[in-house]
Amino acid sequence: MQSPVIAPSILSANFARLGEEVDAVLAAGADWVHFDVMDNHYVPNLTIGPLVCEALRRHGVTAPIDVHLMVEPVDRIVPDFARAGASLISFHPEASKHVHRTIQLIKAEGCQAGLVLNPATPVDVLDYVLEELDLVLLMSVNPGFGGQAFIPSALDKLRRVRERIDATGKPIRLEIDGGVKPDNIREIAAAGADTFVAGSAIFGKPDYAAVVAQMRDEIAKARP
Ligand SMILES: O=C(CO)[C@@H](O)[C@H](O)COP(=O)(O)O
Repeated sequence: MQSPVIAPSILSANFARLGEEVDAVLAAGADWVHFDVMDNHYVPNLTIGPLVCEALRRHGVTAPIDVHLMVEPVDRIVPDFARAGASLISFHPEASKHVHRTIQLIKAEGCQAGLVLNPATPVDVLDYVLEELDLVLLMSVNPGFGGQAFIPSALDKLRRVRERIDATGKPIRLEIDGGVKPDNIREIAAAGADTFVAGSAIFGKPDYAAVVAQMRDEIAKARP
């Protein structure tokens, strides 16, 4: 399994001070910036797009920006995010008519590619494309909002996807997103996640460094 990555979701940051918030959470020990893009069509909420991604790069953010597209259609926005400085781009199979083609497009644009499984999406959607991916993102809430409770069936799904990833022998990351907190992250890590998105658990506390450190300690306990 790969080294753990903590990717705070800026959905829960203070958007009036986004650059400072991102600087603060990276200085607090986070590894990536998780960037949630919602279109009020694929999901019932509206957030941020390539302009904000580019603004973070111009602000000086050098950490990987992990773009989670909750948009439909997917393909026409991919080149915009690549130009804006996205490092990884993940999308939902339900939102693309041609999943394999979208993966190839993301890679051709110079980014790493991820596929996102909603809580009710079967793992079989990974058949025929898993080896093309850099990352699988399992949603442990229904997409659209921060601050929801972790759906426990995600643990079994993590174990099943971890087995499939290990069988490929490739360094494909397994990311979990939704309701991840210091008090459940150990169990989530033990089930096979190596990349952890957390929004409200980090930005909802005054001391980001303390939460990130607590999360790292819990992950380490799951990986003796
Ligand atoms: O993509 C999403 C929601 O659609 C997530 O990234 C949430 O933003 C995570 O928030 P918390 O559950 O950690 O508060």
